[in-house]
Amino acid sequence: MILTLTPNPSLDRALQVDRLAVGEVNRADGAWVHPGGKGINVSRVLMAHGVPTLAVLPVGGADGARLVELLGEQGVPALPVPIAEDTRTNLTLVEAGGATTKVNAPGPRLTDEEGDALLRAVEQQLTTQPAALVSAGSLPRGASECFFVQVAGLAARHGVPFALDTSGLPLTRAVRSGGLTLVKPNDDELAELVGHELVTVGDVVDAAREVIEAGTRAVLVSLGAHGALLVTARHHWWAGGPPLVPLSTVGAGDTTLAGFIAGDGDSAARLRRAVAFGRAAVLLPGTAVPTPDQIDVDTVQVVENPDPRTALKEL
Ligand SMILES: Nc1ncnc2c1ncn2[C@@H]1O[C@H](COP(=O)(O)OP(=O)(O)O)[C@@H](O)[C@H]1O
Ligand SMILES: O=P(O)(O)OC[C@H]1O[C@](O)(COP(=O)(O)O)[C@@H](O)[C@@H]1O
Repeated sequence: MILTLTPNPSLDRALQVDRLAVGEVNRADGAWVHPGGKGINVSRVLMAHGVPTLAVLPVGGADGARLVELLGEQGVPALPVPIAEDTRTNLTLVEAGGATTKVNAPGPRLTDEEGDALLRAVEQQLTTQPAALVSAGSLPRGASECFFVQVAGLAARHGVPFALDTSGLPLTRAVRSGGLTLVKPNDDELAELVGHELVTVGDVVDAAREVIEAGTRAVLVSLGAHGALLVTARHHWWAGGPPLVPLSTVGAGDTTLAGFIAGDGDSAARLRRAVAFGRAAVLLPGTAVPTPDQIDVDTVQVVENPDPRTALKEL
């Protein structure tokens, strides 16, 4: 079983508009609502691929109840931890040409007691020895910037591999503290972490190795249309495929991470599967989850130790 923890889940609402006119009334042609938040998306993808999972999440108010209901409808096992304030709604506006505008709400304010209850729920599940713990997304207001450091400590105490996908200060804190099995930033998040622009493969590898030296086993760097790089202490691999026309890139990173941890294989095979999952995700609307028949691993090419001088945009 793969345990996921989403500290700041959301109801993801998507609206399709012909062309977004900022500052004017826009009328949508279509509307969708999906259960959202990065760890939850990982659980949704794992479930769709027959991998047992449990999603731990704080839940408050009517939107929180709706989120749990949607997870139930999709057959995703969830462990809701009650909180006083309302679960957030995140909004995605998709234009006919494919341009996507996202507005993510800050989320509810968690009290110290609620933050502790969330950690206790995770620790209780860790005692059942899940194959891995994945924690992902932003932190709700009130949560300590060291929240993921605490989560990593719990995973280490129970000997459970821990994968983290977050950004900003919570990512910096967790990386500096170490004890992470996998970190999944995109190239912008990794650039922010190391404090400089990343232009070439070598830039990404060097930045990922800074993370590894601080106490992380491997770094999976997603590069949007340019595929992804997997970096370990001694090796790096790139995987990508032919250009495609995305319908919605929301949730592509989460689906990529789910693909990486969804099964066995060596590093190259797991990276290849991760990129195939990400590519399948962008061909679907909103944060719809790809099914096994939509994953095309054969079109994804893997290159071991690609030339560090290659520009990312040439991949
Ligand atoms: N425009 C695109 N064309 C092809 N694949 C894409 C595109 N955008 C994303 N992907 C796929 O989805 C993965 C994750 O996308 P990315 O934007 O890097 O993640 P995040 O959502 O975390 O920012 C990429 O590694 C790639 O496989
Ligand atoms: O916690 P954050 O950083 O606000 O992100 C939450 C949002 O990210 C998503 O998980 C999508 O993630 P990505 O597009 O970054 O892969 C949405 O479901 C959700 O609205």
